[in-house]
Amino acid sequence: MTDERITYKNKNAESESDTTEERKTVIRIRDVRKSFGDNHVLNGFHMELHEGENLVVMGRSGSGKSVMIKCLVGLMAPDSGYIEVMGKEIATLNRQTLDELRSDIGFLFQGSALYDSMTVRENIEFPMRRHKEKLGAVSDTTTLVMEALENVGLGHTLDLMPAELSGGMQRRIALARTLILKPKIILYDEPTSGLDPITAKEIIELMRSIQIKYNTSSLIITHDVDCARVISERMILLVDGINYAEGTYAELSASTDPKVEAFFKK
Ligand SMILES: Nc1ncnc2c1ncn2[C@@H]1O[C@H](COP(=O)(O)OP(=O)(O)OP(=O)(O)O)[C@@H](O)[C@H]1O
Repeated sequence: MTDERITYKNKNAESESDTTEERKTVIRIRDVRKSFGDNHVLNGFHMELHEGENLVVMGRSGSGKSVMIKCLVGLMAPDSGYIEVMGKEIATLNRQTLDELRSDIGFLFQGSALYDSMTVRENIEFPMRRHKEKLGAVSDTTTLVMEALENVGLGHTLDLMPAELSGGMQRRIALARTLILKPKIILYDEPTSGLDPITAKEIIELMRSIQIKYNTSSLIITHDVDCARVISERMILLVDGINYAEGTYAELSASTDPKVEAFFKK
């Protein structure tokens, strides 16, 4: 089978060396394959995320984006291929090491997933309990919680319940909860889904300012072309289980390849 991947800029998509990139590679996925019976979801997917980078992965519904993320964080084992996060090969890690590694990865999933019965403060404190080793003994969590809340512009919501907040505010709180562990990598799964265009734009701006402030590396899974345009430094289009096309928004949106064009048609 011929390899029909389209790569702009870095022609050597499968380069083994970091020297071709100025920035350190924090996630490396090589030739990952995953099938469910006859459903071949990932067919040799490659991806690299570099330190401080905003990488957007776009794919149609059911193209395997969630499967890829699950393999990346060790929630699902690929059939074959290699996955490394911050220098550690996921397949070789025991539960404890995997847990430690996950504390350096922030997740912002679809729908925010705040605990309805907990206040904003309790929601944000929640991951601190789980990752005590990382944060050390914290006698007063208020300063840390307030710092995280102020970073998302919601310092006044400390004692409110999620039901008292708008969808956009809930998404911000979820981001504050992610930031409290000072993650090195943030995985965003559809960060703007279900939000009106103005709120979506605010969330995108917030993601950008957080990326600059914390120098996090961000992997953003989205269908939202506007989100990709504003936030991505580089994009990967996941088609037929492979990284079908790779490049900047400007490069990909100017492509005349029919499968690439399909992503940018309004
Ligand atoms: N645990 C599983 N068992 C069987 N099939 C699965 C499993 N998880 C995912 N799949 C299948 O893998 C394919 C890709 O699913 P995935 O959830 O990764 O898509 P997606 O790109 O994230 O879609 P969406 O954008 O709609 O969230 C689908 O056909 C799905 O049915």
